[in-house]
Amino acid sequence: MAESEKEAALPPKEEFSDWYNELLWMAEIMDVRYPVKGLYVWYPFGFAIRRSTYNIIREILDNSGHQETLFPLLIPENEFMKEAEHIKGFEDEVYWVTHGGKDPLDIPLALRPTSETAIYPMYKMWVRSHADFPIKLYQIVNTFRYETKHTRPLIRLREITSFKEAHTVHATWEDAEAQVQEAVELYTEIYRRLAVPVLRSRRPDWDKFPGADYTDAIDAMMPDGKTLQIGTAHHLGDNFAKTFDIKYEAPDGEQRYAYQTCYGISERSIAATISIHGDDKGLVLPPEIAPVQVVIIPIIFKKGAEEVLAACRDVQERLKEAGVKVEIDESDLRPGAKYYRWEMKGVPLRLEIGPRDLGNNVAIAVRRDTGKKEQISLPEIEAGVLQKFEAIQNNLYEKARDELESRIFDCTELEEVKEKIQKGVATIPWCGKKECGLAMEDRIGAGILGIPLTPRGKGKEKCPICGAETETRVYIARTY
Ligand SMILES: Nc1ncnc2c1ncn2[C@@H]1O[C@H](COS(=O)(=O)NC(=O)[C@@H](N)CS)[C@@H](O)[C@H]1O
Ligand SMILES: [Zn+2]
Repeated sequence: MAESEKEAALPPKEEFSDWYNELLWMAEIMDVRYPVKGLYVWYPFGFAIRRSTYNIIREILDNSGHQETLFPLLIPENEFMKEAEHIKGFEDEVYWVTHGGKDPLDIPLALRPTSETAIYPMYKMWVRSHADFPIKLYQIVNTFRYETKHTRPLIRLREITSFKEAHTVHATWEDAEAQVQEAVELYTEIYRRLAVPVLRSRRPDWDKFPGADYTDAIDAMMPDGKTLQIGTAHHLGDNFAKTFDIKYEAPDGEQRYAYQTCYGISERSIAATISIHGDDKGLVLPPEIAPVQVVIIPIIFKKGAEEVLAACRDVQERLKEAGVKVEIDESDLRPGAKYYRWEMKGVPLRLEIGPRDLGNNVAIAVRRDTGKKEQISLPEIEAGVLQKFEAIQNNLYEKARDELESRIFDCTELEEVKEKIQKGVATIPWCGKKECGLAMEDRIGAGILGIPLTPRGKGKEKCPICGAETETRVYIARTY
């Protein structure tokens, strides 16, 4: 992509929607010009961010007893149509393959919108005894959903290109409940590594996953005050086990239906990371997922050019040795134009090395998150750079966490909720009855996001609709 093509300037971040769309292009994350609505193309730079993000997801899942696998994309109609709730929830979203070449297929095949109905007929064949449990498998695949709402790259796709779905099987309802809790903790840890603080809540019953007993959700606060659902964990009870006849021999010799969970993350993880940390100059990437972690800018004058370049190359070699992804920008652009380009790409650390710095045996380190310039002595460049990465990671998380906390408003009146959700998420008492919840949503014009998993009740309060006493407060928010 030639620099000249990028004449357009990046809008300020407070024009979030335009900023987001321009940034995906200017930082070379995604090309949105693919000729099918809701399908987009990864640029290599964006794909490198996806790789490192999903390496973190794999590491955390693999280190907690999960195994990665791969199931087919196409699901025969008769299997897909088995679970009534699941069908109701997905029948408007499923793409169907009806022909092989010119031959009409005798059984239409669904493109998986999610893989319960691909996996569970196989689980039925695999599960025999309680000794088989827990089964904890996941796959990272593309899934297809005929989304009718406004599609957006990384946020609402028709082809979800990076759909990590885990599907687990257990002996009891309680074991599955514990697994949902583990999934929520693992997701919180994944997002901690992306320096993204999260809201964790139980979705209201009318908003749970089709076929689930309940859904726990992980939401991010986006810069425009709307929340983005960036992960969900579902307790499936024995609903699918009964539908797909997944039974096991219990220790007492009885045949019992199994209990299941499933939990998913998509490329919304990257949308949240880009949106929360970015600024008016472009991406600000947590070091662990930055495709380029350090860019070295040689400050060249006529005199001493060779020494400066030699020193830059030596620093590059040493940083590579230390496992750092590092580039030298030897292009003939002015330093200012170089800074612009690498700041747009969110490179966490810039090292400037000129003749004077060489004389002082230092490099000037410029942090992308704070813009602060600090000297690092050349003999300690590896340790100095890795230390800066840690400081950047912590600063990004703390800044985002403070921002999130500042956007949670405990309200007492519904009118106040309407006002506060323009800026973030509101909490309000709720008696838990569905009719009160739906009445609240009507009055406010926004949905109940969920009941916080860490209670935010303030003792005995009154439901704003029916006046019943309650100790529960719920999150209310505008959502993507
Ligand atoms: N159209 C979409 N585009 C991008 N991400 C999506 C889309 N639909 C859902 N997601 C993400 O995928 C996650 C899992 O999707 S889900 O429907 O909630 N859950 C499932 O499909 C379950 N089978 C768990 S894997 C959601 O939490 C959301 O973050
Ligand atoms: Zn009520």
